[in-house]
Amino acid sequence: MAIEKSPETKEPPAPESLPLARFPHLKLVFDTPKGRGVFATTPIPSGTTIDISPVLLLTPQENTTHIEKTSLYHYTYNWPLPSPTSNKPSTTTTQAVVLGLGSMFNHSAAHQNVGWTRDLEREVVVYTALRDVAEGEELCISYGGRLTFVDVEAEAEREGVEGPEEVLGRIEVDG
Ligand SMILES: C[S@@+](CC[C@H](N)C(=O)[O-])C[C@H]1O[C@@H](n2cnc3c(N)ncnc32)[C@H](O)[C@@H]1O
Repeated sequence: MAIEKSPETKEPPAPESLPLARFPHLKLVFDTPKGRGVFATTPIPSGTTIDISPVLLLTPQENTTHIEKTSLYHYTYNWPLPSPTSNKPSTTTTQAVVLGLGSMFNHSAAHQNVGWTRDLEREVVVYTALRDVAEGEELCISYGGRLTFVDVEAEAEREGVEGPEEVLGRIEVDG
C-alpha cells in the first residue's frame, strides 16, 4: 500500500497554469517619434496590471550567432540564465524575446509610467502602472541605461525643442 503524506506535509502542486491579465483600454499608435507605441484610451489607476507577456528564452549561443544580427535584437530583455544545478537564478544572463504587448512599450527615462518584473519561474514579464495614467498618455517603461538607439526624448531635451504649450503661448502673445 502506498503511504500518503498527511495534508499538513503535502507540498503544493506545481502550478499548471497562470491566469493572464491585460488592461483592455489601450491602443497601438503607429506613427510616434519612437515608432509604434501603446497609449491609454481611458485613465488607468496606479497598480493596475497592464499586461502579462510570456517570453521565449534564447540560449546565449542562439543570441550571439543569430538574434544579435537581426532586428529582433531590439526586442529582447536580459534574463538570468536558469541554472541546471540549482533552483537559484544564475548570475549569467541570456536574452528573452517578449511575446505580445510587452514588446511594444517604448522607453522613457523621465516619464516612465509602467514598471515591469520578470517572473523567472513562469517565464513571463508582468507590467504594472507605476502611477495613475491619464487618458491619451503613452505607456512607457525604462529599458535601463544602455540603449541601442538614440533616445528621442533625451535628444529633444538636449536641443531645447519646445513643447506644444510653449508654441501655443507664443502664438497668442504675438497675435
Ligand atoms: C521594443 S521596441 C518598441 C516598439 C517599437 N517602437 C516598434 O515600433 O516596434 C524598441 C524600439 O523602439 C524604439 N524606441 C523605443 N523607445 C525609444 C525612445 N525613447 N527613443 C527613440 N526610439 C525608441 C527603438 O527603435 C527601439 O529599438
